[in-house]
Amino acid sequence: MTLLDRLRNRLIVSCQPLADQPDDPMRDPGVQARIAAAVVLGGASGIRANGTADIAAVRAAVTVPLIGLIKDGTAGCVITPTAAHAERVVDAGADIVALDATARPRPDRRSVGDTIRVVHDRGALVLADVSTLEEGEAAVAAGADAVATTLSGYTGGPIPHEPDIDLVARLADRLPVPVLAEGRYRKAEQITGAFEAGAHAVVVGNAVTSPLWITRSLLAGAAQAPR
Ligand SMILES: CC(=O)N[C@H](C=O)[C@@H](O)[C@H](O)[C@H](O)COP(=O)(O)O
Repeated sequence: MTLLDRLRNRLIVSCQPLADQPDDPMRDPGVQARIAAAVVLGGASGIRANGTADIAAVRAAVTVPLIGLIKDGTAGCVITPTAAHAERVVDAGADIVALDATARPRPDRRSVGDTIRVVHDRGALVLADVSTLEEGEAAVAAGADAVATTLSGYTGGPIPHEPDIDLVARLADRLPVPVLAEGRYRKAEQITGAFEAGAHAVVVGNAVTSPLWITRSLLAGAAQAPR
């Protein structure tokens, strides 16, 4: 069974500290590795992790397929923005490199296709994080092994509350590679909706892994939140 076959109809958990919270106490490779081990016990079939230290720690803790990335910067092309970042992700132990495959310029000026070749030459697969159908089609033409809706809602304008299940459906309808649903999945019915739309796997992040995010969300939604 191939690595991507192992993820078919499965849940992947993105084990990352909150990006907008530099002092998140969960920002620790040992902590992220323990979260990864716990979610695998709970039934997750894959992990997504950010940064070489977290990727290496998670790799040592679990045997499930590992999607790795390096976030660098705060605006524009941030997720594994260059071929050099992609090489570091593979060397840290990831099976699959997630990288920004939007139409935005890459800081090393290398094309997505070039970067994908670098990853393949090092023996890993590529997950193209996109925000539109056109970007997904371009990423597959450039050699991506799978496509994820990760960046839908994050390329400008207000960030929506709901996941983009419509994009999952359109990508799954058009692309010959696995489509991963990712971004703002919080509830079981949204996960079911993504699978019904044709998702190969669904990635859930903060709703599982971040006490900080979960607490904030509960307080924001509570009618009588204590002050
Ligand atoms: C947009 C972006 O940079 N997304 C990142 C991708 O690696 C992560 O911050 C998210 O945790 C991940 O996509 C899961 O997301 P959610 O917490 O929405 O389930």
